[in-house]
Amino acid sequence: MLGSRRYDTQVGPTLGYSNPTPEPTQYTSPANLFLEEEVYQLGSCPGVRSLPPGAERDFLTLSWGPIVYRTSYAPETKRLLPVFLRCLNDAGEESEPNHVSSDLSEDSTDIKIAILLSLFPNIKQEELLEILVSCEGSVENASALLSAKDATLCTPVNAKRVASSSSLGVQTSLSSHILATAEDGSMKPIREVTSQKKPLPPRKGKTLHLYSPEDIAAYTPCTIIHNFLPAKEANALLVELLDESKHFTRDSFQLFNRTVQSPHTHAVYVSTPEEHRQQTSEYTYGGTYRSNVRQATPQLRVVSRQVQKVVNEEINKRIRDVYPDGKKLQYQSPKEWRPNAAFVNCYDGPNESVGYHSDELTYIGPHPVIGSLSLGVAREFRVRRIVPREEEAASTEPHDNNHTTSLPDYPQKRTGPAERIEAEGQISIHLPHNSLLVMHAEMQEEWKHSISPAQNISPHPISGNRRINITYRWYRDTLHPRFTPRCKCGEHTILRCAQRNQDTRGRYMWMCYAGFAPGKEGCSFFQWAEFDDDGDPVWAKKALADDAPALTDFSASQ
Ligand SMILES: O=C(O)CCC(=O)C(=O)O
Ligand SMILES: [Fe+2]
Repeated sequence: MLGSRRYDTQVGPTLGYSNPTPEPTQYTSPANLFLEEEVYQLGSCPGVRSLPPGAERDFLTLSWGPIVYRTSYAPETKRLLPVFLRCLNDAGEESEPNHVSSDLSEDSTDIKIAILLSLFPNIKQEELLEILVSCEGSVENASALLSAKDATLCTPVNAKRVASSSSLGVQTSLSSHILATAEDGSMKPIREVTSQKKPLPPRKGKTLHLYSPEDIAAYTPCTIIHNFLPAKEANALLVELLDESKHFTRDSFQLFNRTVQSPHTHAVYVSTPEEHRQQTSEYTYGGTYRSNVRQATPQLRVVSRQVQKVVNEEINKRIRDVYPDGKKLQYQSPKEWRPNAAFVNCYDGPNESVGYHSDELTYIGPHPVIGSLSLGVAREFRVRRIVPREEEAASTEPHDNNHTTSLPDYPQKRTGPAERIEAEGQISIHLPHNSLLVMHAEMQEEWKHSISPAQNISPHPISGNRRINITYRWYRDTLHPRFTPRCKCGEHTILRCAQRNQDTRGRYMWMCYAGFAPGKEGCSFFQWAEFDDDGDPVWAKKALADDAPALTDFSASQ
């Protein structure tokens, strides 16, 4: 990928180190793994050279056109180096060398932030972003503002405050010190001004790479929490699940006359033996009962409590800050989110993946929230918004594995995924070890997500080439399979949301799905699904009142 790119050092972006050697070097100790990724990438990027083993990475040069920044190799810069490299890669992909712009205002935000971070390593990334936005994206102006002698934030008192607060892990907001012009012409703190500005959407046909929690929350229906668990706990969970992954299996599904296997392995985890029984004999997925259901491990249970707490906090923030009038979405549950099932996926090596899909709503209901924890090798989580179109072949859409619903990638459609990415653009969210991604309530109905095959990966010290992903889900009592409609063949139906047809978009339907399970024929059963405002099927509340609760959440079962 990087290796095929040519950069013109006169006009394009370059990056280099002191004391370079042409040969990439293999590092083996865990402490150096991050370097290994960089060395690997640097080594395959023409014009950019890597360091010999043991050499001091004490300064770094970032250059773009006539601007050259030489800076100390701060941890923040180091963290952003892959971002910078990726941006170089994208820049190379998008422009002929002579068309590479030397105008910084046209560069990606990530490059600009990487440059600002290299210049101001003590200032937090989100602060830099705010300042950058207030300067209309001009790195020069942002940099001038930040370093101006008379700027309030750079007085010795404030500089000291920044340094000491960041060493404590609590950053004093610089943006409260800087004024910017608001839309009404008045001067207001930057934070207030920038929070009114809408981010730019991904460009057509391009992949927008996002790394910072602020960008991810602004551009997608997801929030991310990096370093979610204490490091030891994350590692213990990873070790436990790697051991479990010996029992993982691939799902099979039927695509026309072919039986296809999912390109990764997985298992489902539940709390109690009774739930195990139900999951293997009552709940169906893609027309079959699951065989790979397992009892939640001790670490999975402990972590589920932490996930539950943080996911609920993130849901409340999202409602307060993003949703219209500060109210939950229609059909979103107003109750506390309590995970009672965990799907654990293992991606062994760079080629394992999951295609674009929305998660099946059958048991988690409309507008569900999902907490997704990533462990081991970092991979790219790609998302794209579903754009409505005139023709919808809703009743004939296939499945890509037994717990997810692949909606768009269907041969009968006029456009395939590549054309849609071309038309709509996609966003790539970088998911490092120990990051929790919350997929919010609008995600499954309005967006699709995937784990794309990787060109290269950086081995993780514990898992090698493997990535483990846990999606914690809340199966709703009112959607227990004993309540949901059966189709004409007597099979359980699945719940889908119409996504592309302008007229029916957002409406829910129960459909037969047996045709997508190997060896089964489906029927044409179809019924619109009706929910109350809280996302419970209109008929289920009464049924549930006469019945025992269905599933136990992880925290209650300990
Ligand atoms: O591995 C991931 O991060 C996503 C997995 C996923 O989409 C799923 O399990 O439905
Ligand atoms: Fe999914």
